[in-house]
Amino acid sequence: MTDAHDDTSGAPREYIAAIDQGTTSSRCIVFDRDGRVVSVEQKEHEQIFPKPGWVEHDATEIWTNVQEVVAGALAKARISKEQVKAIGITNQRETTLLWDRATGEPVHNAIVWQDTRTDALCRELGRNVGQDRFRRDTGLPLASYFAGPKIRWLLDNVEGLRERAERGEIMFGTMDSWVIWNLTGGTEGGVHVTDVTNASRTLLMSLRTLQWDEKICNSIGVPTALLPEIRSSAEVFGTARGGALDGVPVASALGDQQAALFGQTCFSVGEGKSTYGTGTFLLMNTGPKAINSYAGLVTTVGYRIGDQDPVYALEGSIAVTGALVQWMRDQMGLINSAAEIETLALSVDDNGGAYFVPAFSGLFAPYWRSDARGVISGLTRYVTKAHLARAVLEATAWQTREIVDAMKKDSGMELTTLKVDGGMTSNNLLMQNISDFLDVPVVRPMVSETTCLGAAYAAGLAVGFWNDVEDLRANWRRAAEWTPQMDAAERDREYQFWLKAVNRTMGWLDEES
Ligand SMILES: Nc1ncnc2c1ncn2[C@@H]1O[C@H](COP(=O)(O)OP(=O)(O)O)[C@@H](O)[C@H]1O
Ligand SMILES: O=P(O)(O)OC[C@H](O)CO
Repeated sequence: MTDAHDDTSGAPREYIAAIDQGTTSSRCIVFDRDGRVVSVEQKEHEQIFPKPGWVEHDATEIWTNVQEVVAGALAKARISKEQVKAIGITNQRETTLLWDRATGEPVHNAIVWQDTRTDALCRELGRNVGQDRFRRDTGLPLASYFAGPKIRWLLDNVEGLRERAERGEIMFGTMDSWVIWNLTGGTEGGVHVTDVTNASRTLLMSLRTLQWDEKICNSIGVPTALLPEIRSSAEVFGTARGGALDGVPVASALGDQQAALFGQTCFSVGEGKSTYGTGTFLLMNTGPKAINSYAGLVTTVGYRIGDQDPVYALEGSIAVTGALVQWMRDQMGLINSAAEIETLALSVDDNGGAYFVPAFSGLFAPYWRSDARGVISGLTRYVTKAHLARAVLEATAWQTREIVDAMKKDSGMELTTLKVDGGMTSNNLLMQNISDFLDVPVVRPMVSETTCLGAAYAAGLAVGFWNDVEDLRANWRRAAEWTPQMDAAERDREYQFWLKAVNRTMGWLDEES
């Protein structure tokens, strides 16, 4: 079936397949031993908005899409399943699904990470249990972003579900668990597992023991019978049963942002990356030490390879970056394509005095304010849509600056270069803005599909396809670099205006609203 043979021995070449179950789409990418993309297949799924602030996905549609993209990627690569040495999984994090153990049917749509329906529940938990307790033990602020409160909401709102859960009839999973369980046989013996990176986004796992914290589970109201076994990010969980990859070991799982950290080969303390997609997530490797954040970041597990020590990371999560460009296109109709934002912004020299803070679902790091809502500040009649386009791009760059400042406060480490990836990195003006506002060089690698690459790397390490992380480092190659060009006084002046605009978003919603 294949025409892909090793040049020297004539043996069929070997590959790793990675599945990225993301917020807007599922994709499968086949990689070769040099970490090069051999084929890609991708399929979008429906975004379901039942009420303002609510976002859901149909997990059955997602599983169908995953099977299709896997078959499609293999067909495009013109390789057989025997040539695929392992499957790696990466996924949108925090998105929460409960399904019936016996039938495999989801009991409700998955509740997506962006969904804010658990705001009130989080406030109540904060009053009853205390914010500090969650931050100290799980590394996370108590916010609707994370999975634990979403599970509680489902148990409280789907009739009879709590009783079924307590009888052990229900399974919880983030999308890694759902994909792995289905891939490995589903109701016919599928394995119910998650990895430490995904578990570290639930508000239910102790960062110290890397196991479910029973007391915290009780305080949120989540029975532990629901929960998957927590495993490392790189080990063989089981073997695919049926489908295009029947018989291939499933050998990694990482949340997508941790996978990008891995794919960008940020293996040393102080190395970090920022992924610019719907939202933006900047992670910095802090080594075997979990650093508590006092500056509004999240402490999370970066990765764990087999039984090696875990590697922790500090994360700055920004909810709305590329989503603001989508909003300018879809809701405002000011541009026809995402790429057009750059052309429009380049038609003027500056923002004309306008600052746009896209607090559409409150503000995530470093503020964690669910009462904030978006503002455009500094408007005069002078401002045109081109100035707004500038303000839209600058919003992403200033939000990155705030995260980098918080990283410095928490870790005492200075970022010397920022590695970037994700859909927005094709925007040169934005990349220049980021370099200017941070005053550090910004670099983008040749393989921009770092999320899938990270999952492939972890799976490849687990099955001995690659020997160690040094093998992987050798694959990283720079494709583009932007260096700071901005005058320091101007940077400081602009930053003060940005911070003033951020201040104006706060307190828009009160308990009543
Ligand atoms: N040239 C561009 N300039 C600015 N934003 C862009 C550009 N191209 C894509 N985007 C934004 O990037 C996002 C898509 O990036 P991607 O990495 O695929 O996101 P995700 O993985 O979150 O779905 C969209 O929100 C889109 O608006
Ligand atoms: O699927 P993405 O790329 O939008 O990533 C979503 C993040 O994992 C949310 O925490």
